[in-house]
Amino acid sequence: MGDDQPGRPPVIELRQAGLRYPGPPPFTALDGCDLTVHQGEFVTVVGPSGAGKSTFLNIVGLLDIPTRGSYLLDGFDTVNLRDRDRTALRGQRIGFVFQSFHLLPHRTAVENVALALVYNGTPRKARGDLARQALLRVGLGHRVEALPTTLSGGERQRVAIARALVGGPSLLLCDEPTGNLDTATADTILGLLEDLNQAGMTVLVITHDTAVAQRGCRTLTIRDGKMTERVKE
Ligand SMILES: Nc1ncnc2c1ncn2[C@@H]1O[C@H](COP(=O)(O)OP(=O)(O)OP(=O)(O)O)[C@@H](O)[C@H]1O
Repeated sequence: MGDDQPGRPPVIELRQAGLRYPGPPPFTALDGCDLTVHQGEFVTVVGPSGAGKSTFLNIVGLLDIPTRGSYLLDGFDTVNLRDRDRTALRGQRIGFVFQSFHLLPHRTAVENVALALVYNGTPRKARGDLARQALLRVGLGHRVEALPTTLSGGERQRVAIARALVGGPSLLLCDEPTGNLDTATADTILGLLEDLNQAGMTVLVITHDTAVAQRGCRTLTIRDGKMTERVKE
């Protein structure tokens, strides 16, 4: 799926990737997944509960290793990496956005974002400025010193998106990014993800919400561990 974009380098390349949990009893949660996502694509992934979406996210996010097949991220073969190299690749190249924000409540917005730079070797002095720039990019330049408890749900998710972006990832991996937001706020967050995508970011959104899924340029469906794609007209 998705090999028709010459010129743009692939970010995600899954070849017959699968994951079988050992059990007991053993269970195949993802089976024979073939997928190429190129730089600058906006891809959504849907599927019913238990279909294998989290399993897929964990593999693409380098949180889990496929038990069969291969996974190249930015051309790097990830399956045979040592744990610490996989962790480093994840930190450098993937920005995660979750449904429930995962912000530290006693740290300001700028501190929450700057924390993402602690483990990737960014010098301490540079972290604050980079974090402010990331907050500016998501429209929160006026709330950099705010504590998460004083921010709305949409603003908290903007902080989380700034935190995901600040390290300059090649992939923004979003797990139900609007699941905790009302419809209007969800719409603005999706608009922000679209703006970032327009500016070149590769975005992958996992959702159970078909309205959210329609915002993607490509929508993949996972059902019973199998991935399919319906090509848009
Ligand atoms: N550690 C595990 N061992 C065995 N089976 C597992 C394990 N983790 C998940 N599964 C099973 O794999 C299947 C896919 O799970 P997964 O969490 O990927 O689904 P999902 O699509 O993310 O569901 P939801 O939308 O409810 O979060 C499910 O049937 C689940 O019960």
